[in-house]
Order: sequence, then C-alpha cells, then structure tokens
Amino acid sequence: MSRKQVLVYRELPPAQLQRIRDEHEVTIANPRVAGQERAFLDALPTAEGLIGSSYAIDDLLLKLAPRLQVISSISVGVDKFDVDALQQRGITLCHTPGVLTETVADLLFALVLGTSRRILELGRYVQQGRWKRSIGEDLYGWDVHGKTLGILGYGRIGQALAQRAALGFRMPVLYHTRTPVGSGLPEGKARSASFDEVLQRSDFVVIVLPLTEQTRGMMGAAEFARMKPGAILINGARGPIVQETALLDALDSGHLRAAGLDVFDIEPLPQDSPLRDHPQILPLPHAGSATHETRAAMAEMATTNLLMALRGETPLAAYRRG
Ligand SMILES: NC(=O)C1=CN([C@@H]2O[C@H](COP(=O)(O)OP(=O)(O)OC[C@H]3O[C@@H](n4cnc5c(N)ncnc54)[C@H](OP(=O)(O)O)[C@@H]3O)[C@@H](O)[C@H]2O)C=CC1
Ligand SMILES: O=CC(=O)O
Repeated sequence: MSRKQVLVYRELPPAQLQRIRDEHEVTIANPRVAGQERAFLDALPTAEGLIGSSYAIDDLLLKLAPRLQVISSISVGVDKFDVDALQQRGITLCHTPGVLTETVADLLFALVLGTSRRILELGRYVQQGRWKRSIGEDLYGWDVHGKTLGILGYGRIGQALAQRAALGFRMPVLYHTRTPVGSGLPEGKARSASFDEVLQRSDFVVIVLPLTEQTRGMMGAAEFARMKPGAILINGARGPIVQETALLDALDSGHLRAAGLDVFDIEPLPQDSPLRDHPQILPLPHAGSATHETRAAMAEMATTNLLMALRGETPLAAYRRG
C-alpha cells in the first residue's frame, strides 16, 4: 500500500503518532498555535488524511485540499465540519462516539452537584481564609437528590447522565429528544416529555444536544422564562445552543439560580467575558472528556479510524448525516 500524506492538526500521544508514521508521511501543524497556521495551510494541497479537532473545516478550506480522502476528528461532535461539503466531495468524516460517554456524563453530574452545592464558592471561601466559624444560611446550597432532572438530547451521554441521576440520586428524569427512544431505565424512573414540559418541570435542565441548525440559539429569553424559578441550567454540549446574553439576564434577574457551563460561544472564553467571573456561573474549560484515560482512548480511536479509512477499510465510526 502506498504511503499517503497525513496532516496532524492537534497534539497526539507519541504512540498514536508512531502508528500513523508506520504507514504514512506525517506533517504536524496546529493552526490554533501561534506560528503554525502557515505550515497548516501549506500542507493542505497535498494532504490525503487529516486528524485533529477544535478547528473549523469549512468549504473554503476544503478547496485548498483537493486530494483529501479522510478527516478523523478526535471528538464525537462534528459541528466544526461542513458535513454537506465533505459528503459532496466524497471525503469520509470519522469521529469518536462511545469512548467518552461515561466520562462526559460524570462531568455533567459534577456540574449538577457543583452548582447546587456551591462547590466553587465554598472552596474559595476556605482558600481565602474566610472560614472563621460554622457557615450560615447565606452559604447553604440546595439538595440534589429527589429533584427533577430534565435532559435535552437523550443519546449516549444523555442516557448515561440519566442513569446517574435516577439510580444514584433518586431523581425523577424527564427527557426530550427528536427521535422517540425508550428510557433504558426501570419503569417509572424516566420518561419522555415535550421540550416545554422539560423546561417547565425540571429543577435542572441539562443540554446534551449536538450543535445543528435546529439547536443553534435554542435556549433564549423565552425558554429561560419558561423554566421553573430557581432552576439551574447546565450546558455540556456546545456554547452556541445557549444565547449567552439571555442567560445572563435570567441569572441577574434571579429567575435562574445558577448555570454550570462547560462550553461557550467563543472558546477559550475571552478574558473580558461577563460569564467568566459571574457569581452564579460555574465555568469549566470544555473539559467534558478530559481525563487521562478517555483522552487516550479518543486519540487511539481517531487514529484507528484514520488508518482504516486510508486503507480503504470501513472505519470504526464514520459520521453521516441521518
Ligand atoms: N462538553 C464536552 O466536552 C462534550 C460535549 N459533547 C457534546 O454532546 C453532544 C452529544 O453527544 P452524544 O450523546 O454522544 O450524541 P448522540 O448523537 O448519542 O445524542 C444526541 C441526542 O440529541 C438528539 N437530538 C439531535 N437534534 C435534536 C433536536 N433538534 N431536538 C431534540 N433532540 C435532538 C439526538 O436525537 P436523534 O437520534 O433524533 O438525532 C440524540 O438523542 C455532542 O454532539 C457534543 O456536542 C460531547 C462530548 C464531550
Ligand atoms: O466536545 C467534545 C466532543 O468530543 O465532541
């Protein structure tokens, strides 16, 4: 089999890089790192395979890469890619579903606990030397067990989150999804509900949807107004699903109690963003899948996808719009 040109546009563990080098010629250039964008653009005209993530690959960029056969994303979400343009050009898009599901669900549940029990605020209180006597009501949190958890998007991660909530914390679960799906839980633990019912009845609304034309901006002022007073919003999906200004208004007015955000409209979050230091926001740096074990598994799966597709084999996970 002939060796092909592979452009690696995000860091890969050495073992995975070596697997690619064993079969192909490799160029490493991360366009998000200062000084590497030129090398990235220069490598596109000859690139036959691309592996990386977190960088928009649109039609304009694809025009610069006429030999491209495969893109392997080190992510499950594929919103950074112009999927229609890829399909028209016959380029295979691979991603990493499944290997990160449980890890992301763990982090989403950490945001549920962290917002309601005010973990960030209480930790800072101790670190700043302000803990001089037993804390009072002004620092109390709110119970999580027994509260209603609403999930927008009931796919792999949504269902893993529901298991934690329903079985571990006795939380009634309401879920909203596009295609009807069973709860996967014992009778009475979770049920499907309309978008409105999830908003109106849930104490926590967790977003685990893909970013698409239908979901972009889906949570705005009208949707926050329909949420229960004192409810908490968790966004573990993609920033642009939430209208950030409307969220700030809903928090500042006191209608929503708190928000746990792993994702933002612009990432990394700009230094002057009002979401960065907001007292009711628990912000994380898009860390859903960021454990040693899971990032290693994602890199391995993405590398396997790339190598299989370049050999003409069916990769472990090729993405096609349904
Ligand atoms: N914070 C982080 O670090 C991470 C974030 N993510 C985000 O989580 C998302 C979900 O991942 P995963 O669970 O593996 O994906 P899945 O494809 O398994 O689940 C997505 C679910 O959303 C549903 N859905 C899609 N569009 C709509 C809509 N318009 N209205 C209602 N439901 C809809 C899907 O239904 P249907 O079957 O009908 O399409 C499906 O049930 C990813 O796309 C990514 O954006 C993922 C990993 C890490
Ligand atoms: O956000 C991460 C992903 O895998 O998608």
